[in-house]
Amino acid sequence: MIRLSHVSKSYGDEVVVDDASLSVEPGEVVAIIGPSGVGKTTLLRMLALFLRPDEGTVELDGTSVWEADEDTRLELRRRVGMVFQEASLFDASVARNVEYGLRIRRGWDDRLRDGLRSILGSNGTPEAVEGALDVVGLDDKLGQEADSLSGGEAQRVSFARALAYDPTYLLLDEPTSDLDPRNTGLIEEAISEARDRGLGVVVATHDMHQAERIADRVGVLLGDGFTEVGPTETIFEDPSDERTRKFISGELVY
Ligand SMILES: Nc1ncnc2c1ncn2[C@@H]1O[C@H](COP(=O)(O)OP(=O)(O)OP(=O)(O)O)[C@@H](O)[C@H]1O
Repeated sequence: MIRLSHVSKSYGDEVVVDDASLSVEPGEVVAIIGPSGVGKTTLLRMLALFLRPDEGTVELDGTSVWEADEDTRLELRRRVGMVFQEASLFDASVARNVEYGLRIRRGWDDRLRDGLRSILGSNGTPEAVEGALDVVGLDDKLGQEADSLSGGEAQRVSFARALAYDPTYLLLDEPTSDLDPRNTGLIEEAISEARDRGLGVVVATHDMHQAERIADRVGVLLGDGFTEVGPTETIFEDPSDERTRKFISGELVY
């Protein structure tokens, strides 16, 4: 489990996150919803162990991350994959971009360099790469150059690269904000597939309908903290916080 307990973060005088608590377990999808600029990315960066909170604690699988030594923290960070809002692919084929997910995993770089036949599929691409591309529906684009992909396809390749890395936890920052309904649907299916494979997935999104479709639990981020974190059905049908209710019903517009 990744657990943020009572975390706060300010940039200069601006308090972005104040006393927020959230956890994610393997095998569940948690959505963080809230308007633009409210601190969703900041929270994801804390969950990814990139950003140290000013106050509060971050635990990963029982270890208090910022009290651990640097080597332990690096080891823990390997369990977390992140897909950023903008797909940033290299000037190379789709397969090479996804293979990078394997290369940054300990041990895989050597295995790839040695060209171990056991990890290669029939066309010479590692099976883990083919498998990850299959999840996002792009297994037929292995050899295509990344710069010739549509925006939606590029975002799906970024997702596949994170899956190939084989993390325990996967964090997605607005994964479909610029995508059409078809690509959005494919990413949402890939999120469900990741959960079914046992990953703990956190999705930051300003699209509350998306949260309702894909999440098991939802954290509503308004102002500088969560107004409410709970099961998706409770948040959408019977929220206990008045601000949550107004946000969900559209009365509270930011
Ligand atoms: N490194 C930084 N230095 C200074 N201010 C920052 C930094 N990172 C974020 N902020 C500020 O913190 C606030 C929250 O930003 P954040 O990116 O976490 O929000 P968000 O909810 O993810 O927004 P969006 O949905 O638009 O990406 C913003 O006002 C932003 O300008």
